[in-house]
Amino acid sequence: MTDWVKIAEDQEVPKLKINLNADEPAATTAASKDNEPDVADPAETSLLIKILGKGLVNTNQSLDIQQKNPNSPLHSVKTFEALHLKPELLKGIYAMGFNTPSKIQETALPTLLADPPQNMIAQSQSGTGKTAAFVLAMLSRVNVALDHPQVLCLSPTYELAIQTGEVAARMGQFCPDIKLRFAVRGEEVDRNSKITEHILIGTPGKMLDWGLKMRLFDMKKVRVFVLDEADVMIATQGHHDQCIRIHKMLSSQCQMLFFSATYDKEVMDFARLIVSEPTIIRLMREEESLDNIKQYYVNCKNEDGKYNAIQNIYGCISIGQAIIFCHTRKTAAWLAAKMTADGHSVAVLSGDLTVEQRLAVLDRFRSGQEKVLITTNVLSRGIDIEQVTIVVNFDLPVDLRGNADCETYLHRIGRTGRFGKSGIAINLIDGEKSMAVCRTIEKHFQKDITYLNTDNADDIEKIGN
Ligand SMILES: Nc1ncnc2c1ncn2[C@@H]1O[C@H](COP(=O)(O)OP(=O)(O)OP(=O)(O)O)[C@@H](O)[C@H]1O
Repeated sequence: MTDWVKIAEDQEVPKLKINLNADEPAATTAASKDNEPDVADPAETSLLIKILGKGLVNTNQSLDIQQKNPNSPLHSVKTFEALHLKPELLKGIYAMGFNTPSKIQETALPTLLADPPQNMIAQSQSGTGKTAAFVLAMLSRVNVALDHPQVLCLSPTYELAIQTGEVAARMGQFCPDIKLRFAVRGEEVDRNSKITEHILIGTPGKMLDWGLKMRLFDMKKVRVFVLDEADVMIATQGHHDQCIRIHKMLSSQCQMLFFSATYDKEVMDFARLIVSEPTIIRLMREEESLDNIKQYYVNCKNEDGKYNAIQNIYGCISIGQAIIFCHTRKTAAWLAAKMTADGHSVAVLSGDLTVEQRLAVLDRFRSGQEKVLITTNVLSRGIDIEQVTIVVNFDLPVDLRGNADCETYLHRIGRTGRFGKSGIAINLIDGEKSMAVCRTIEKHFQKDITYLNTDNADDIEKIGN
């Protein structure tokens, strides 16, 4: 086996900067950052997107498949029957309402279930059926005659682990002999006992405690190792180290399965280093574009000027629902208070809210109970709110150095083909710096951002047409 541990330990992953403690409730990390740029915690975003996603996302995007192992089965399956699953598992799948495999499933499952086992690194956007695919592989590999953990599945947070466990429990509902256990905070085991469950789903800290520190099971006997949300796991300092330590304990025969909605280049490079001879499957994400978006900028003196611009726009045209992006929580709260006092129904979504609170805010906004959603970069990628027609950048998106953040701009304003309705984007500018950012964005996308005079009602009315 490659000495990947050494390579991994020597390797510096540039993105190792998020310090997330999986065994702490997410909300406790978000205190008093009102004046700083509000940024999304990737694990929380994953959870939010997962819970928000209702049903399978069908995509026509192309697949990129690379195989290092010439023995890998390259064929795909169009039915679950063709996978020759245990009848109980097939029954579980149908009971969940799945009739045919999704695109990632039809491509990945033959490899996931192949004998001898094949390693895999898979990428496919949220909601395309990844969890169902690897859970099916996990359940299929269990030998119920053996009473020790055979499958480990790691998630970045407690909540994500629970979500995966729930899918496993539903899919395995007709396999009563398969035993599953959560390795997460709050779960305690007697030091002198042994873990007998077949599948362990949990966070890296607890898994290490049980497997390495307390030696409650033999890591060498694990046959399948799943890293869910692999991008978050690899790019998060604490998790990265813990995953490496777990990985180090596994046998070279253990099947390695990495799943994620996105992989940065460094993360993918790292994944390829530690997973030997992987089949790599990437379902390209549907690209967002600015094609149907009319973009404007408004010159303002300061924050009050920006507020007046918004007021003028609301005074002239009727706006269904709008999202307004601010840089900090403080600005978001200030703006929300002002708009509320002026009679608007406003919701605020920022990083100080727990995932549950964010879900509640989004649910209310989606159902039209509030007409304005004021938010920060916490709401960025992966969350489509179809009915929004106007997006206002109260503050333009910038990176830590204050340079234009074109990618975030695209995620805020852009629409995918599926939601390709037309939209309006308004950028509020206050000074040379933000004008320069605006020009950089315009140049980057080669799409005009037109001047809008919000003191002129005729000008404003034009944007509504
Ligand atoms: N073959 C299928 N047929 C119908 N529905 C499916 C199928 N596979 C998965 N689903 C459903 O589609 C939704 C998304 O699936 P899943 O959670 O597996 O996607 P995912 O790619 O893992 O998403 P995320 O990246 O958010 O974890 C779930 O509600 C799931 O029950």
